[in-house]
Amino acid sequence: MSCPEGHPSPGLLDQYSQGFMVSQVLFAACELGVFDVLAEAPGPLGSEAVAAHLGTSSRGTELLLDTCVSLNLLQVEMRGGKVREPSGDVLEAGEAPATAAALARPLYDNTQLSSTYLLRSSPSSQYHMMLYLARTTYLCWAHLAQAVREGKNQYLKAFGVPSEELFTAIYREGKNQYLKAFGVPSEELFTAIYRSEGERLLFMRALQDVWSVQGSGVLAAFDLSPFPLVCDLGGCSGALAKECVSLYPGCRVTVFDIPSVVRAAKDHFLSPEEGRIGFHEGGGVLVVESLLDTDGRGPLTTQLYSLNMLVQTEGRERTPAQYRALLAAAGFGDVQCKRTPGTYGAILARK
Ligand SMILES: C[S@@+](CC[C@H](N)C(=O)[O-])C[C@H]1O[C@@H](n2cnc3c(N)ncnc32)[C@H](O)[C@@H]1O
Repeated sequence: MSCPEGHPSPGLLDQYSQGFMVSQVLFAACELGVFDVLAEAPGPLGSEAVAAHLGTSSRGTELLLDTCVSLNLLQVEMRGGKVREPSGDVLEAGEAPATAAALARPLYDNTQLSSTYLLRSSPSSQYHMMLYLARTTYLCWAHLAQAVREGKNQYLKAFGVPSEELFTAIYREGKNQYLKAFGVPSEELFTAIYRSEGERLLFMRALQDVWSVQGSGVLAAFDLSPFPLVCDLGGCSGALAKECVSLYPGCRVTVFDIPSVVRAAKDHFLSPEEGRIGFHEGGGVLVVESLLDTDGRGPLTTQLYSLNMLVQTEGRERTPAQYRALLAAAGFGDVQCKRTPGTYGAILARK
């Protein structure tokens, strides 16, 4: 693009505005299985052979493969055995460019980058993260301007009518105002993220991919060997837990997460032989406190405790309604309060 004299080049804007195309090339190549097909073949493949393996169009496949070459996701070997690394030349010795192009029969293969990170079978694979970004994150980003306007996530807009489960959550007592706002309330975020078993597993696999590459760096940042028992709150598939026990042989890890995630983690992510990682399912909290009367005017003991909290801490005693409000703000939709004959009451809150 030419620009008037004295104006900055708009090249950077082209790069920014077309950045989504690069992401989509990467996502499409992963999703179609380009890198896996090439890895499983005995040698580099022509685009027709790749298209035949994938069941894709010849023209689309050729364009995709060539773009992957420019992105360093693939390398191409021309007939005669010369390898063109992404930005290099591809000429036979002594040949004029036109002749070389006419003779060229490109054979494609993975680069070190794609072999390391994009094959499903690689120990450092980021394949599931690519799928997650392609299928979920990308669709939410299509509504970024609206998210900024509303200050809300865009799950409903990105994925249309919410699932039965999501409706149940939104309609639950005291939550109707969120439906009016037409967004998934932040405290129901994980209901939206885990809106189907497939989505739950994809999310878990995506995070597993991240920690398989970055986990040891984080866990080695501090020497955790003095801690024989580590609890990973919201520990998901146990990906960080695995890195932790492999780095610190004397350490055990308990992963705390919601029951459906713990079930999926046990079924799909950890071998039963891994004795040093345990799971704890949760999503509920029992608050034991001295409860004020509904109007806050008694009992006297509780008022005195409240004053004691004032002079000794920064806390206070509360009425059941005040606890409900606190717990609702922390995402607990189901809150039950019971007074007991003694000084203390019990509040059971579940997500
Ligand atoms: C953003 S994910 C991070 C997972 C993991 N720590 C990682 O980095 O890979 C947040 C985790 O918190 C869990 N979580 C959300 N709400 C929870 C709740 N109420 N009780 C327990 N875990 C919860 C989710 O299931 C999820 O595994």
